[in-house]
Amino acid sequence: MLMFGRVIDIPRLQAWYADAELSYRYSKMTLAPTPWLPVLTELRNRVNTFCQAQFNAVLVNCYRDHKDSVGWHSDDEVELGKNPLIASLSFGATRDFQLKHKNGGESIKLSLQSGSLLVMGDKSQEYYQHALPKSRIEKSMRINLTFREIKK
Ligand SMILES: O=C(O)CCC(=O)C(=O)O
Ligand SMILES: [Fe+2]
Repeated sequence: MLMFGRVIDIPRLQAWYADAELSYRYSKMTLAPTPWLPVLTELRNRVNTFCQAQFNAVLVNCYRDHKDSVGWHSDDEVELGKNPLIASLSFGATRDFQLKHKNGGESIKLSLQSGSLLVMGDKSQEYYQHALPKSRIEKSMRINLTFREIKK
């Protein structure tokens, strides 16, 4: 990613799978879509049914160990539209997920276990930020899939 004019490594691995021609732009990066893998299509279909959604893309994050993380942010990119629905599936190591209101106050912590589905909707991106901090305890790999709908 580009930070203060420098190209630096993000503290995790990332891949973007989406229907053809749906790129994703954030933090001045453009992720070109990788064609769907059968297992991701299967998960997408199940999550679409469960959430009554039309997810057409998934951002895959791989946290290699406890030192990998994602900083405070909202998933509020314009291509997601207003009040986006985001469904987050976790696999592997249990990690803490944090949520806080943009106006301040305490953050809350959710322990995301393997196989769990976290759904963020309504104004959760407009009013809140979330993060996955580094862990002080050693952790094995965690893979997180955030299903999104890119509006055309
Ligand atoms: O790994 C997680 O649980 C969160 C990932 C996330 O916030 C994102 O990809 O936008
Ligand atoms: Fe996010």
